[in-house]
Order: sequence, then structure tokens, then C-alpha cells
Amino acid sequence: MDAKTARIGFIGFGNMAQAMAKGLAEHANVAGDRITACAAHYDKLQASCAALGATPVHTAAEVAEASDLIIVAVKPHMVVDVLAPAREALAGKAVVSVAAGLLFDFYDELLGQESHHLSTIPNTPIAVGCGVIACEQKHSLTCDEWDTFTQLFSPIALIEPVAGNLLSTASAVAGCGPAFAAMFLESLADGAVKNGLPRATAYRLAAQMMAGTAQLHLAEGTHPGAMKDAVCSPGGTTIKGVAALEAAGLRNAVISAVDATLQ
Ligand SMILES: NC(=O)C1=CN([C@@H]2O[C@H](COP(=O)(O)OP(=O)(O)OC[C@H]3O[C@@H](n4cnc5c(N)ncnc54)[C@H](O)[C@@H]3O)[C@@H](O)[C@H]2O)C=CC1
Ligand SMILES: O=C(O)[C@@H]1CCC=N1
Repeated sequence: MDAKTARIGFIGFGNMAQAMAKGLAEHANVAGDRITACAAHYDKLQASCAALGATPVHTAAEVAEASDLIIVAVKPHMVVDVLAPAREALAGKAVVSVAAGLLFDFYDELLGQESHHLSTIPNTPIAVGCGVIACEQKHSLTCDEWDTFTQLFSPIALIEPVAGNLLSTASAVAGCGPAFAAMFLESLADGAVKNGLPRATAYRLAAQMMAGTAQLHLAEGTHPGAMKDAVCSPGGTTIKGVAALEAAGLRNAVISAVDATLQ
């Protein structure tokens, strides 16, 4: 399978699948006509496919037949029922799951030990080419399929293999994280609006600040504590804000959020 020509299918075309398809089409040079998808509501699917030049079909089996690499992107509790009628069509194809909590052994049992599958957790920023895909280390893709998968997705996501027992924890950070980060972004803007800044300006400043802070860490590998210290002038304004966040229990709230996702 060649990454330049591989046909990509999505079984389920909701938030996560569309973010991946958009990232591929707009940031990884994957022509829309290489993408096929099915979903529960065909009218809605037609509209979302049209936006990317992708092809809508009615069933999971049709997606499998039209594709070389198939992304399973329905809710975890639906995977068994949705894939059962497509089992034959999926045989010998590369199946990549994004369903939370469904690991290697689950797919080996569902699709058979001869099947080629990989369990992952992506995140929504992949839509703009800044995503993460955490992957279970254990998989049954062929070397060629794995190479194609990484060539397709590494332009738009950090691909991070982790042990199966840590995929849920990686998911808490990378998969759920965009929701937590968006709450921080919104809260920071609320604070600014409370003090008179227009809402749109507040979001623009907060978003660029968060992107820049993350870039600084990724580029220089500086410890987050040192990055915080570099902003806190003695007796200055930032340390007063830091103290307020600590008093409100920010660190414990975030640790508890990670714990909560794993319950
Ligand atoms: N939303 C996110 O940020 C992330 C989601 N995931 C995983 O992605 C998967 C999808 O989640 P979302 O996109 O958020 O959900 P969603 O509700 O937006 O999308 C689910 C899709 O499945 C389709 N569907 C439902 N029944 C179907 C059927 N019988 N046949 C074919 N398609 C059917 C729906 O029409 C919809 O397109 C889940 O397994 C979730 O764990 C993983 C990482 C992050
Ligand atoms: O909320 C969820 O279950 C999925 C998994 C990671 C992000 N969204």
C-alpha cells in the first residue's frame, strides 16, 4: 500500500472522523476523492462529505470495499454491531480504531486473528494539522500498512506509541485534553471580559497565548515550572494570579479530571 494513493475509509463520520478527514484533505495533500465514509444519517453524511470532496456510502461493508485503510470511528459501544456485517470486507485490510477503550485483544476477537488492526486515540486538533495520535504498541498491521499509516498521519499528528495499559491515560491527556484546554481558554477569556476586554479579542489573545506556550515547550523542552518562573517577576502581577490559581485548587482539579476519565 502506497501512502500517496491509499484509499481511506471512515466507518462513522462524526466529530473525530471529520477532524481526521479534514486534516488529511487540507493539511496532508490527500485528495478528497480518496476518502469514503458511512454514518447513521445519510443526508448529514452527504453534506459533510461534500465539504471535503469525499464519497458517502450507506454501509460499513461498502466503506471497507472502497478503501485500503479503514478508520473505525463510531462510539465504542456500537463497534461490535457496526463491524459485524463488514467482517468479510475488512479481511486483509488495515483497520485503525479510534474508539476509546477498545484494545488489541478486543479487535483480535471481533475480526479474527488473521486481521490487521491497530487501536489508537487521536484528537480533534488533527483537523488543523496539529493533532496527536496515541497508538497501542501491540498491533497486527503489516510493516507496509504501518508505514503507510505513519506516512499519511505524521504530517498532521504526533504519532505516539504507548503500552496498551496506558492508552486510556494517554487518551486523558491527548484525546480528552482539547476539552480541558478549551475550558481554560474560555475561563481566561471570561476573566478578561469581566474586566472589560471584548470577547473576540479575549479569545484571540488566549488562544494564541496557549498555542505559543505549547510551541515554546515543544521547541525548547523547558520544564513547565521554569516557564512559569520566567513569567513571574518578584512582587509582580503574574505571581498573584498563580497564587489565586493554587488557592482555587487548579493543579488538584486537573489531576482529578485525569483520574475521572479513567473511572
Ligand atoms: N471526539 C473526540 O475528540 C474523540 C473521539 N474518539 C472516539 O471516536 C469515536 C467517535 O466519536 P465522535 O466522533 O466524538 O462521535 P460522534 O457522535 O460525533 O460520531 C459518531 C459517528 O458514528 C456514526 N454512526 C452511528 N451509528 C452508525 C452505524 N450504525 N453505522 C455507521 N455509522 C454510525 C454517527 O452517524 C456519527 O457519524 C468514539 O469511539 C470515540 O471514543 C477518540 C478520541 C477523541
Ligand atoms: O469522550 C470520549 O469518550 C472520547 C475519548 C477521548 C475523547 N473523546
